Amino acid sequence: MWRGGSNTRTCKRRFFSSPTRSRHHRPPYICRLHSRGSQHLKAMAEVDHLAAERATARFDVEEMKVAWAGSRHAVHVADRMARLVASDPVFRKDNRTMLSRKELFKDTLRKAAHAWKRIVELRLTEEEADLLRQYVDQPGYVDLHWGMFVPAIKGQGTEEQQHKWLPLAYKFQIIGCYAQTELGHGSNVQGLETTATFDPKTDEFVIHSPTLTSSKWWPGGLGKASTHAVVYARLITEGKDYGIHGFIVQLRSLEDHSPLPGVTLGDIGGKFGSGAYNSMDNGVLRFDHVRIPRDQMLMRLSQVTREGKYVHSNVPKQLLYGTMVYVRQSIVADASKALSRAVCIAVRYSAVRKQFGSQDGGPETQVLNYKTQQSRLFPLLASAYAFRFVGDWLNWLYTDVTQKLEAKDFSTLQEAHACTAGLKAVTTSVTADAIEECRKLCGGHGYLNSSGLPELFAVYVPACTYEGDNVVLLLQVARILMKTVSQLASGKQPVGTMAYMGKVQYLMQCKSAVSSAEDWLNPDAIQEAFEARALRMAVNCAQNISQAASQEEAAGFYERSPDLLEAAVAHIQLIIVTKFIEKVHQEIPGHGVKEQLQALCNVYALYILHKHLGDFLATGCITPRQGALANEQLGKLYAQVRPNAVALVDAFNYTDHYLGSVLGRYDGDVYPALYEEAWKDPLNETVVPEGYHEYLRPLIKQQQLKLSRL
Ligand SMILES: CC/C=C\C/C=C\C/C=C\C/C=C\C=C\C(=O)SCCNC(=O)CCNC(=O)[C@H](O)C(C)(C)COP(=O)(O)OP(=O)(O)OC[C@H]1O[C@@H](n2cnc3c(N)ncnc32)[C@H](O)[C@@H]1OP(=O)(O)O
Ligand SMILES: Cc1cc2nc3c(=O)[nH]c(=O)nc-3n(C[C@H](O)[C@H](O)[C@H](O)COP(=O)(O)OP(=O)(O)OC[C@H]3O[C@@H](n4cnc5c(N)ncnc54)[C@H](O)[C@@H]3O)c2cc1C
Repeated sequence: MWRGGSNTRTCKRRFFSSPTRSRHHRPPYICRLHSRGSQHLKAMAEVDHLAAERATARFDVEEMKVAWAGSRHAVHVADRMARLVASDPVFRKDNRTMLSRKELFKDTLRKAAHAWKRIVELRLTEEEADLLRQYVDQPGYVDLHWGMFVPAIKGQGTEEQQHKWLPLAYKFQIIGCYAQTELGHGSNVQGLETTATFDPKTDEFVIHSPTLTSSKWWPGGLGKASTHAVVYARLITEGKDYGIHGFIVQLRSLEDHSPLPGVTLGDIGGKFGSGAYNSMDNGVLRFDHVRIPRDQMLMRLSQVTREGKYVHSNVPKQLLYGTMVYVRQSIVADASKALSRAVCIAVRYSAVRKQFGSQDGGPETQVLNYKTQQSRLFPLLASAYAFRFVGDWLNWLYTDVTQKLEAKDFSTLQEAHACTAGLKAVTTSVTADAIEECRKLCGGHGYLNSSGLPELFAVYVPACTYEGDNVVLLLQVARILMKTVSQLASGKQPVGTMAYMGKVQYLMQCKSAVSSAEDWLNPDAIQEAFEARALRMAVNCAQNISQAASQEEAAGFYERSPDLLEAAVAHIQLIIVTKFIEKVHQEIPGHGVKEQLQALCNVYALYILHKHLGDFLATGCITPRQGALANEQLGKLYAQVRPNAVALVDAFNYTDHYLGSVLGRYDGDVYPALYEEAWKDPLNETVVPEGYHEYLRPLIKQQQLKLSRL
């Protein structure tokens, strides 16, 4: 009804003849159309365009919300915080892509201050405050303050240091960031160049940036907001370099925010996408012999005495990387949030959008009914659930390992490193690609900022790089896999997520018993195929490395690193599948909830099998016929998911504010919203554009003159 040709033609005529006007003085036809839009919006506000979709769901959506959130309490708190944010005009975000960088940054400061005010006024708990910040949904210095600065002090500071610094950070009397990466080195932490040289005469460290490449570069919150940083630098005492250690360094005055003497700092410049991560002040920092007291070295893991003697506690030195491990596990949980947002938008819009299918003027086909749309979208829906559950498990593992470390049991450190690094890498890569796929699934409208997808992509995609480049992290997993394979011969039993490798005799020669499409619904069949594939890929790599006898092991690893990456991915996909299967085995209340999760688990596993069929066939784990049967079963599962798809994304329980997408609206009333949104663009503030008189009119007149001379 909004595609009426005659109105559009009228619009065009009057546009060309109208002088420049402000939006408040729109020509009558625009006002007419616009107010019709508003009336329409009002009239339709109570119409649920997706009601028919919701009616076909075969499960209890409220109970699925509980399964997704983890508990009834979690649903309730999240709901309250989401609504609190959505109803507060300060947290408005629909205009963000139209703000200049300066306006956007100021808006971020305003939102962060307002969020803090509400947290204090309402006496919110830590859980509530975290959720409130999540729903504000604008990257800013507070993410690094709470997400890295505070955890670094907690993890690497002594009791005394925590006692001194944490209360200041908790009350925002200081604002902190995490300054590790440098212009010349990010992935290679041991290659950092900043120095912290102990001066026994004054009992101070001298922090210095000896080269341009030693400039700190990237830390979020550093550019404009932070007063302090945990700075990673090479500790030098008694003339010896003891490698990288953390130091608390004040950067700016607490009176007027000016940089302290010897400190040069600023923002590193605009980043990918409009709005997006540009709300964050990623910064550059240089030190010119800046002095800090000795007790500002984070001394939980190692100390420097008053005399300058270096003392390392009897703990693994990798504990220095603890903050990164903590953040990597939280990034996995975040991947499911970002992915579920994109999928929610694409599923709802695909149910609203209709194309083709009618030869006689009857209703067209919902694009969600196209099998190709389903085969692109439903695996992403399943992945969102898979990442959610593996994220919960990883959080449990992290907590468990932390408790063991407290008790000086370091046996699970390697497991924590492999799982956090590998899961961070796989879930962020998949999520970034999936957001882009969701944009394409929404056709042309997905490319509009108002779809929410371009900004979501731009904000999310650096997750493949920060907290460890994904390739670098997967190579860490591969190294641990190779170590585990090499220990198998000596009879050492692998543990945790590597335990399956202990079944090496069986897994190296087993043949899948699948003989029908339905056989692929058996979790044991899936588990065995995934275990055999992962183990055989790892063993093949290990054999190839050792067969290159003329080479050092490190050189063999380097040569084989592309294959090693694939072996690491196979191992991590096995973990995700295993944790999903385990989740579905648990008691899950609610009508139909378990059945839906079972279907999604099978979709996830069989989709991965189909996508990586080459691996499964090349390692001889399954036959081509069994691969074809898996694909046949996948098609049947998509048909099972189809009537539940909208309800499955409703279970994420996202408000329209948090989704930030006209295409993903809960009520599905997409077209009036798209239409309305277009008029808000600053380019529509005047009907005749700025620049018309300088550039367009002379051009047109010149051409007219030329034509008239012919
Ligand atoms: C903001 C937070 C809030 C919420 C999160 C949500 C969203 C995030 C939002 C925004 C992002 C904002 C901030 C981003 C911040 C950053 O990016 S901070 C900088 C992050 N930098 C990196 O991740 C660097 C990556 N590099 C490394 O980690 C290391 O250099 C390395 C690649 C692991 C190599 O280490 P190393 O040089 O020491 O050498 P190796 O020989 O490879 O390893 C030696 C042994 O140590 C073991 N190891 C390595 N790492 C760990 C670890 N983390 N834990 C335990 N063990 C580890 C490794 O396995 C070797 O063991 P061995 O073989 O037995 O000897
Ligand atoms: C948005 C954003 C926020 C950030 N926030 C912070 C922060 O708050 N604090 C902070 O300290 N840092 C921060 N960083 C920095 C971030 O941690 C690093 O950029 C990241 O660790 C990657 O390091 P790099 O930039 O040195 O990449 P490089 O290592 O230079 O990567 C370049 C390429 O080389 C490849 N490569 C590198 N090493 C190897 C290898 N051994 N084998 C094979 N391939 C390799 C990589 O795969 C990649 O393709 C942030 C970065 C971004 C983008």
